[in-house]
Order: sequence, then structure tokens, then C-alpha cells
Amino acid sequence: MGNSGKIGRTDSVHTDGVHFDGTWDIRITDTSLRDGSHHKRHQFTGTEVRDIVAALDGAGVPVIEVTHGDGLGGSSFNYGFSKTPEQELIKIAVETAKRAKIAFLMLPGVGVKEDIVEAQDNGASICRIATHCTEADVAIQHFGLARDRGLETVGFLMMAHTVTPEKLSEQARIMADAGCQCVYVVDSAGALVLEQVTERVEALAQELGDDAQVGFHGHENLGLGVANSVAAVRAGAKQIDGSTRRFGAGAGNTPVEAFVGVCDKIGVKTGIDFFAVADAAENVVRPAMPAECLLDRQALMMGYSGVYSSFLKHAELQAERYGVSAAEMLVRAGKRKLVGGQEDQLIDIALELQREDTAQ
Ligand SMILES: C[C@H](O)CC(=O)C(=O)O
Ligand SMILES: [Mn+2]
Repeated sequence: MGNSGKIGRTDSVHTDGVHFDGTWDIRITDTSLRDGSHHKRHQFTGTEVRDIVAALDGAGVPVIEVTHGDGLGGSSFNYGFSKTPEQELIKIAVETAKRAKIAFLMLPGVGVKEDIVEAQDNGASICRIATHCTEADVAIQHFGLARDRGLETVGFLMMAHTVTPEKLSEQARIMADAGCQCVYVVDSAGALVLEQVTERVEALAQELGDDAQVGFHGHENLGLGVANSVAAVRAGAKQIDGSTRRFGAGAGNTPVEAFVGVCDKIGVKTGIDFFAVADAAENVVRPAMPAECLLDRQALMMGYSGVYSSFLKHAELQAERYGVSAAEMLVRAGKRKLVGGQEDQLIDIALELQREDTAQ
């Protein structure tokens, strides 16, 4: 890939203004302070956000996402209450970053349009809107609002393993037509395996052409975050998500520091200093994590059964409460094909397992 300079697509109408300055071939977004919020049960403090943003920004990470794990408005009984209001964390991140842009995530219905306006008023400049991979049309008005207000836009097609590349690209077209500048293939369950990423990214790139870029967001539940992200880049993805120290839901996200090291070795410019981000992972991010994100039995069940990574903490909680196996609960969640927002069904699964145990 090498020294390709400015990315051609950024000159098109839809991607005009997307922040590519020629120092990178692909743009990495660090999502530790959003996807990592699931792992931390949404308990970030302002000091942790300040320290992590300063370290990542200093290492040259160009985009840092900060929000409740389930996006704007996610602080709730269903998803878990935040320790610090997310808008306050966004403001701190914006005040701290010298170069990085601050992004936020919103899921229509969990957050509302006013939340987007507030995040922009607090200085965030990239609006990332996530829907289940068959429901892109619920985000149309949000992309319109964000573009009208001059925000850069990113679309997230979650649980992308559940549909064919063709179906996914139809949904990507809906997002691009609504004003989305980069549509992500989101492997929420960490279930996609190499060629499956390639096929999806290629299908989106072909469908979108110059209208929007393609991105990839991976999870480590089958240990493939870095490899899948390389496959995505080779298939044409221009934006890649990761979390420093894998600080994300489930077994975590593609580790930014490892991915940057791999990109250096294969000649893909990220603009991030490998040594500085490795230091940030060790000295700043790890101390803010309640524990390492593990590729343990529960995470494996999610990758293998295709379960939304953010279900992990909810499953662990209900497994403990009802005295049943979290791993078995997650396998059943996969069989039920649960989607984000159906976390309450984990209680039903726990009760089902408890009944079966009692009947034996
Ligand atoms: C709201 C989700 O946690 C978004 C995400 O990171 C994913 O689907 O993966
Ligand atoms: Mn995720």
C-alpha cells in the first residue's frame, strides 16, 4: 500500500471534509473510552478520560470516541448507569485533545437528536450512528441532522455477521444516501473470519464507490481482531476501529498498539507512533481497566455463537444472580439470535437454565 498520500475518496461530495491529511493511509479511531465503557460497566471518571485522551493524542491517534458504551443516552437501568455524565466526559476529552478529533456514538432510540446537538456543543466533531445491520433506515434523520450541522458522519452496521455481503451493502447504501460519509462493517460479536470480512468490505466498497468510505470495527472473541482488520484494509477499508489494550466489550476490540505495529511492518501508514501507543497501553490505559479483557470461555462462546459482545457483563450478572453458567447463557443467546437492546432476554435465559437444573 505504501505512501499513497491523500485518499482520493475524500475529495468526493459525501466525504468532503473527512480528516485525512496525507500522513496516513487509513484512519484509526480508538474506542477504548466508548466500547471500553462496557468492560468498565460505564464507571469512567473525568480524570481517567483526561489521562487516556492525553496519552492517545500524544501518540498521534487521530480520532478518539467517548460515550457511554451503548451510545448517547445509554446511561439507564437497562444498560447500566454511568458514573460520570457522558456529555461531561466528552467536554473533558475535547478540552484535553490537542490534535485528535473527538467522536461520539449514538443509537437512534437510545439517544435522541438533542443529544447529538449537545455533544456537538460540547466540542465533539464526529457523529457515529449505529443501527442493527438490517435497520439502517432508522438513522436517516440523524445523518441528515448531523450533516446539516457540519458534523462528520460515520455509520455503524452492527452484527454484520448475520447478513450476506449483498444485504449489508444495500443497508450501507441507505446510510450513504442519508449523508453518512463512512459506513462501517461492525463485527459486534467478533464472529467474522477473515474472508467473511473481505467479502463484506469489498461489497460495501463496490456499492459506495466515491460516495462514502468503508470502515471496520472488530472484536477479539475468536482472537482475530488484528487479522480481520488487516483483511479489511486490504479489501479497501479506509477507517479502522480499535481499543488500546483491547479495552472493549467481550474479549475487547482490535488492540490499537498491535495493529499499528502490524501496519508499520506491512507498509500501511497510520500516523500513530508505535512506541508511544505501546507506552500509553501499559502506563495509562491498563491502570484504568478493571481487569484485562480476556479471551476466556465466555468470550469464545460469543464469537462462536455470534453474540453481541456487550452482552458479556449482563450475562455474568444474571448468571451470578440465578446460579447458572454464563457461558451456557451466551450460547443460548446466540441460538435466539438476540440483537442489541434485548439484554433483558438474558434474564429469561437464566430462568430457563435454572428451571432445567432444578428439573434434573
Ligand atoms: C453499541 C455497541 O456496543 C456498538 C459496538 O461497538 C458494536 O456493535 O460492536
Ligand atoms: Mn464494539
